[in-house]
Amino acid sequence: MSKNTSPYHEAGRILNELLSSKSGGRGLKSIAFSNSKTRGGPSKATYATVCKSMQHLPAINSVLNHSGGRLRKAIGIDTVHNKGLMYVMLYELLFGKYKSIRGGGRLKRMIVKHERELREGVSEHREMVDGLTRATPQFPRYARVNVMRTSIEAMAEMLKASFVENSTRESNCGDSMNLKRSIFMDPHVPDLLVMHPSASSFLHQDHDAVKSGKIVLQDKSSCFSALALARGNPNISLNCDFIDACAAPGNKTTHLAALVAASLADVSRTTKKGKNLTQSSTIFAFERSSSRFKTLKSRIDAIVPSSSLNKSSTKVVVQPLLSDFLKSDSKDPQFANVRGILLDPSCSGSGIVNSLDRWLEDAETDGNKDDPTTGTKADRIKSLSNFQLVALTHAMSFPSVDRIVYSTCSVNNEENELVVGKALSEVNKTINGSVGDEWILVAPACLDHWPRRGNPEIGGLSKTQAQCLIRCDGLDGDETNGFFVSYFERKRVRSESEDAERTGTSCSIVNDVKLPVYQGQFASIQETAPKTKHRLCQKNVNLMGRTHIVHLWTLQHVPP
Ligand SMILES: C[S@@+](CC[C@H](N)C(=O)[O-])C[C@H]1O[C@@H](n2cnc3c(N)ncnc32)[C@H](O)[C@@H]1O
Repeated sequence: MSKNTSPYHEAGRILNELLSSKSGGRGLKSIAFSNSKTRGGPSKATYATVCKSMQHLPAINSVLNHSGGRLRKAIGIDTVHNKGLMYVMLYELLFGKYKSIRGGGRLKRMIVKHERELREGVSEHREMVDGLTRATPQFPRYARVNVMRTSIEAMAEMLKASFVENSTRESNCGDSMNLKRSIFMDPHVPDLLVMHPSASSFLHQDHDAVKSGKIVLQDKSSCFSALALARGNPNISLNCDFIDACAAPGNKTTHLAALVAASLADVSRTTKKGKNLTQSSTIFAFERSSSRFKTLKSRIDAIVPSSSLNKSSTKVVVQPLLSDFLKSDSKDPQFANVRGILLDPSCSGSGIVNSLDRWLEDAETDGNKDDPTTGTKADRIKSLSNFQLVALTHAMSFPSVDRIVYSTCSVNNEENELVVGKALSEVNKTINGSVGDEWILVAPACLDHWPRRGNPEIGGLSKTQAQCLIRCDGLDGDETNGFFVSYFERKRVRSESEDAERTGTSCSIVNDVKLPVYQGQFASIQETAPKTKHRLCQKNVNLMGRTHIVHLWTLQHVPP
């Protein structure tokens, strides 16, 4: 059988490209769909084979490299023309479902000659191999419903039908099928659906609901940024403008738009008849890279209804700006009504740990791939940290702004607590005389019950300040990527809102749809079960004039 007729040929081609420098940092999807012989891209089976082979590469290499790389040399993996195909075959033989290689060909013959030693290698190093293959946790498939375009009910119905359509025969029975087809509401982020990780096989960037902007595929942790800005302090008005300083591809911008639109609509509904108050907000979305700006614009067009279509008395407009935020003029009159800034700058992306295909997708979209720094990892982090500090202090210089969220998908202290601590001390030093203008860290009310907090004593932060910071750790049971969120307010805002009666729903998710609330049901499939337990109480409450079923959550840390 020639190599082109191998059933793994296409998977091998994709893997070759991923492994080579030719990929230029492109994600799995864009490689898979480019040059594919089949219209519409590779088959689901091929796509899954590539993902699984990539996931098992560390384990395969550890078996090959043992004993000074004797097996590596024996099968000739570094000298064959089609290394990707050989890796796929090794995956199929050692870890695949049938533990055998279909088809024939020279590469197969080179491998099976050493089959016995390869299998011995796997069993001798079972523990290490298991550790390596499990190192990448699989998180639930999160899907944020864009309630500006559709409803949770409509999306839940559509997804239920998709589950039935896409289930394989083997998963078609018993409890495991029920769990795989379940749709939950997230306990922290409104409008966020939680599904089994296998839902990613059909619910990906090419799904119609995603392309049309009805669903945004966004990791739970990355929803915390806009949530903290819009609901960090339930007593401050959202009837103002915002800046998203580093916006592309626009997940957080559009999330902020949805949250502001919902709050303004609620206020409009409760405004007494006759007042006819128009609530409006503009979100200025900065992006300095022209290629990423194009993505940002098309995502905004798909997700945010244009104001001409928006017939209600509330109006949220997202205005994309192809511009460097660091060069923006904080006193520009167009920003006079900006009260909040969302700053989610380029970062090392060291927190991104989820399943391989999403890791690669996220590297394309969320993580920083455009920072100009080169050199050692330490140099790169330092340079990013300097840039992040400049961006945060610039955000703090806008006179009309009184709340800021700074977030990263990094787990490095240098990009997180250190930046926060330095920004506070640098900026507050310069604010003398104007009482109440100082910046302080505030624990976002909407994440009151999120247990993982910041690291104290870094950048001069006290324990109390570190308690205001939110951290997520996917390697320690949070079922999200590693993430960091800080929420700042001007001191005066805090004292004003402390006087006001607390009206918000800081730890509640409005669940009119009656979907069950996620309590870690998918975590049993993980090695790293969540370390938090959710305790639920359900209440009927009157919120902004409407009666809702509100789920109030308490999260408890489970001791190891
Ligand atoms: C981490 S990504 C933002 C992800 C985005 N918040 C989201 O959730 O979809 C950082 C983005 O900031 C952009 N960026 C970096 N420095 C910038 C600057 N000085 N001004 C504007 N955009 C910048 C990068 O090009 C990149 O697109």
